Amino acid sequence: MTENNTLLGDIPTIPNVLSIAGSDPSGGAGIQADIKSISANGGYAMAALTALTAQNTQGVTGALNIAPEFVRAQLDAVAEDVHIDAIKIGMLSSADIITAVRAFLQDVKKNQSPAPTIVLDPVMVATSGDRLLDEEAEAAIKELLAEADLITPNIPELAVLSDSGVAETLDAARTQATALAQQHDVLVLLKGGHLPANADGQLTDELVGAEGVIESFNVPHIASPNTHGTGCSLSSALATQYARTGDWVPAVTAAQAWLNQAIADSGLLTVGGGTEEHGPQADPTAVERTGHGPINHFGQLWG
Ligand SMILES: Nc1ncnc2c1ncn2[C@@H]1O[C@H](COP(=O)(O)OP(=O)(O)O)[C@@H](O)[C@H]1O
Ligand SMILES: Cc1ncc(COP(=O)(O)O)c(N)n1
Repeated sequence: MTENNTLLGDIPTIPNVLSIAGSDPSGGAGIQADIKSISANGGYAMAALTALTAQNTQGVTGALNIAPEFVRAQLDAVAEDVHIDAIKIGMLSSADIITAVRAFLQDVKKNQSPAPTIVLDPVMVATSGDRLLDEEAEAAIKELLAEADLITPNIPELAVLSDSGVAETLDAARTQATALAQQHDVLVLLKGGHLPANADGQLTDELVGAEGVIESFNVPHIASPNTHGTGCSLSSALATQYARTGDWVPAVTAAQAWLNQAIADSGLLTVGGGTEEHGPQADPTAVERTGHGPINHFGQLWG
């Protein structure tokens, strides 16, 4: 390691970060996004698959669950050989997979010291609107919340987890998040991406504990359709940044700043909406990209 790497600063140890999530073959969400996000934020990325999806920037056309015993086999193979500093959990498509992951988390917390930090993104619906887990799994995921250190629900997920209506204001979302934090003894990063921007054009995410708001984070709202995988990418960045700093407030600040720039840089990518001629001679504006395109995880590296 060089003394002061220009991209990542002075890192004494590269944290080992494991994503437990589904695959998005188009590379914008799921484990593909997680691996890019962990790498861009300065971690060594590992990934255990829970499901394969068939999806692209337009939507999800299929899903195939991995057998729960094989999810566990992947996790054991990693944990028996590697000290895991942080775990990010994404798509858990069936109740049986959730049960397998829960048992693994309980074991790894006992067997590794210090225990890995666990960030749970309770993924339920893709940005395209397609559901990513069945109803039985929706109930099971509530039982997993207590295993996490931090959960990162968006506004609709917050409503499902709280068994109440979708919050229309930040105040209402904050009340739901505080109740969840109390009930499950977990920190909540309430993501405000589904609420309208405030008068200054900013979105607000809030770190909430059992006593209420710990810190508010304002980020500039970017008028871009390229938000496929923002939730996956943010939770992976958070797990990695926490493993680097050991403190949630700087971890959220760093993860948010990186994500905001990655959305801002997304226009440099030409992914989705058509398979037109592509290459140095092609016109990148030739196609109207109608779906939700990916963010540019490495925009800050590529300059
Ligand atoms: N258009 C946008 N401009 C800037 N930040 C955004 C935008 N959309 C989402 N974000 C940020 O991306 C993260 C995930 O957003 P959100 O849409 O709430 O969750 P999810 O992707 O799980 O649906 C949040 O931190 C949110 O502030
Ligand atoms: C395999 C998989 N996992 C998660 C998401 C959610 O993506 P988002 O980050 O846009 O909410 C997705 N579309 N596909």
